[in-house]
Amino acid sequence: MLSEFDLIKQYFTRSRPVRAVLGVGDDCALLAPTPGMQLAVSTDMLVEGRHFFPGADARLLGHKSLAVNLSDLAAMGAAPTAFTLSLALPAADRDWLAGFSSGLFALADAHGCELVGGDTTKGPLNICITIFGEIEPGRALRRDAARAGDDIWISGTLGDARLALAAYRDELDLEAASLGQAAMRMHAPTPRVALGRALAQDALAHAALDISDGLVGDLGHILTASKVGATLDVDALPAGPVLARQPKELRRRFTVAGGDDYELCFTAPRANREAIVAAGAQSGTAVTRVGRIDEQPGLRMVDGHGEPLDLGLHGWDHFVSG
Ligand SMILES: Nc1ncnc2c1ncn2[C@@H]1O[C@H](COP(=O)(O)OP(=O)(O)O)[C@@H](O)[C@H]1O
Ligand SMILES: Cc1ncc(C[n+]2csc(CCOP(=O)(O)OP(=O)(O)O)c2C)c(N)n1
Ligand SMILES: [Mg+2]
Repeated sequence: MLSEFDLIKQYFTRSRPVRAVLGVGDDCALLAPTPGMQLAVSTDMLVEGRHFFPGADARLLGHKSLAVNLSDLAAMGAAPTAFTLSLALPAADRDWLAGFSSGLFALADAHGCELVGGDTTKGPLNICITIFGEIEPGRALRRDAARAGDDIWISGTLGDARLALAAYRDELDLEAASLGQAAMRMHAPTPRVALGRALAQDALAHAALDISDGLVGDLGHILTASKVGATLDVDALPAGPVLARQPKELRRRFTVAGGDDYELCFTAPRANREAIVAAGAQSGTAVTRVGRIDEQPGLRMVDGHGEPLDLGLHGWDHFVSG
């Protein structure tokens, strides 16, 4: 029988913290921020049945729980430093804990981000991570900083995670190989940390966020916060490789209003186009220009010929559409 404290010791305590002054095991962790840097803090919770299906692979869940939090740091341009993990578990299952912790630590190590504490309790499966990062003062990519005339950019591709969800929900048919490929976008998103850092450090972008609820909803947050509008070229949106093989109507719907994409949407002055393409190449992340910020409020969607499109789509909302 695995006790609460054995579980923490065996699966979530590693030798000595490297970045933290004091890590797992005391009432608080102690962190020593780099002098002159600002602290970036974000938290996201994953709930069984809402963010993942019951029986989801533990290793992938470990990866995704941290990935969605790293994605928020990426969206701000911050460098990850540490995180806490709060877990409600229905049982102390060794196989599940080994899988979950290995997925979690593989991604944590890839980003030099250290687990410094948390909380563990019995209950319906629920995973909450709070992440800490650092950013140069004045360099954070805030939602309220878009300016009329900016280009709108998207990292990577959109829509494959939503396509997988649709297949799981029997909203459409996907052959097994395609579902397998699309599902990896849903289960194992790649946080765009290096791109976010480059955009912030070199002051290439004005505003940014990560797309978790679908582009239309998330871009809307930038427009509201920045008091601007936008024109979005729907047919320029980069569809995921599986979605790209689907009919146009579905491609449009799932790139505009997908969900679980964890790509960056950012706005930047025209003058930075070349530097942004170079930053994308440097960080191994595709970047695509998909529209522009306007003075006129509201989001206008157009097709590849500039003709208006009324798709009637909206973002994910836990209490309205979700
Ligand atoms: N219960 C809460 N109390 C305080 N702030 C919250 C709460 N829930 C969400 N927020 C804040 O509201 C904003 C929007 O949240 P959310 O849509 O979850 O952002 P994100 O997509 O970046 O995770 C964020 O600044 C977040 O910190
Ligand atoms: C079982 C299951 N149902 C639905 C989804 C799709 N889904 C769940 S939450 C969500 C939006 C993102 O979650 P949220 O809690 O809003 O993340 P945040 O914006 O706070 O980062 C999406 C697309 C999923 N991944 N798994
Ligand atoms: Mg959130």
